[in-house]
Amino acid sequence: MQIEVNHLVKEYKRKKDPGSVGKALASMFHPQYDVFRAVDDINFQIRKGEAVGYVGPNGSGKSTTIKMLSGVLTPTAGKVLVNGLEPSKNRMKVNKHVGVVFGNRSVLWWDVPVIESYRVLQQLYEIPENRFRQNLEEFTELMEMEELLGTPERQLSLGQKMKCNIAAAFLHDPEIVYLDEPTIGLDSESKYKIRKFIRRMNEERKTTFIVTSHDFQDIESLCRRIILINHGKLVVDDKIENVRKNFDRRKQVRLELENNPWNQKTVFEIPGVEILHSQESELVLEFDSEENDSIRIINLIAEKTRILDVSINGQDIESIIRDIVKQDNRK
Ligand SMILES: Nc1ncnc2c1ncn2[C@@H]1O[C@H](COP(=O)(O)OP(=O)(O)OP(=O)(O)O)[C@@H](O)[C@H]1O
Repeated sequence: MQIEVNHLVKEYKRKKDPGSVGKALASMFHPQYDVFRAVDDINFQIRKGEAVGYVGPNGSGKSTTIKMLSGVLTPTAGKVLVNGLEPSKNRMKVNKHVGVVFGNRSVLWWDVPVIESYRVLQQLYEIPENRFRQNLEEFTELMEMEELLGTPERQLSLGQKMKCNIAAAFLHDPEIVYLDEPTIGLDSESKYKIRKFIRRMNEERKTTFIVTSHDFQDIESLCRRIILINHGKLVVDDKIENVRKNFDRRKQVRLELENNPWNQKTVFEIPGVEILHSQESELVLEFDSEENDSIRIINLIAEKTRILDVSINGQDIESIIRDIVKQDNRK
């Protein structure tokens, strides 16, 4: 196994809210702390060449986990092994084979041409000249960034900056790359190019990826497996297709009607069937496929008006994940 995470725990010490002004003054001299468990007994293993989506709501513990995988943070308990080594104790050794891309942070120097930043990385990672040139040539062609190399970062658009940062993360032939929101704020053309590049690195070079993103198109187009965490605990670890198969319960029926008796209405006659959208001739309903069935719903509508068109859709992965989190929060 390339990455092994066993009973991983990370606790942060946080200053307690003093509650009143008087207590705030006292707490300046004698601050009170409590312990917050951001990652709570997580286990998973990742094989070389896998691409895994590490997802969860804000504050669920994703970045904390990635920081422990890259050795920035030391676990409170449990163990992380990357290529058989503990990252917090062997940071340099482990990170020689790791690349990191943060959607909201750059590794490039603000004021110097991109190629100069790349040269610094070449020295830092001791990349042989030949290999450096081969990689640079391949990446510039794949992401169409020839004219960007001579430009300082401050003159690049968000999409161009991201392309240059992604190329930077791959120059030293990393075996593992952590991608944190790799397409945040980008236009669809840049997103497409970046996703294509990442897929190619995964397929051809067998680079292992852990992708944290709130954009489920990133996750779906890059990853085959998903790990979902909520409140620091692992909730799902499975192939995306299995998650879809096992949890896709909510269905949507979209109808075009000759006239719509539910126009402007918010309640449908069958309990558990929600009106998502209702206007003039268009009606969109949502229901749980284990509690209701579409034939019963369509028959009821056909008794009241003529149906001109109908389509039935399952959930997308984003809304499936949202439902799993909601269900987990109720526990
Ligand atoms: N240095 C710290 N000290 C105290 N608490 C922290 C610290 N860093 C993170 N936390 C808390 O730990 C929890 C998990 O944070 P983390 O950044 O890992 O979440 P995340 O899943 O990456 O969130 P997001 O999707 O918003 O980036 C949050 O409640 C956060 O407030």
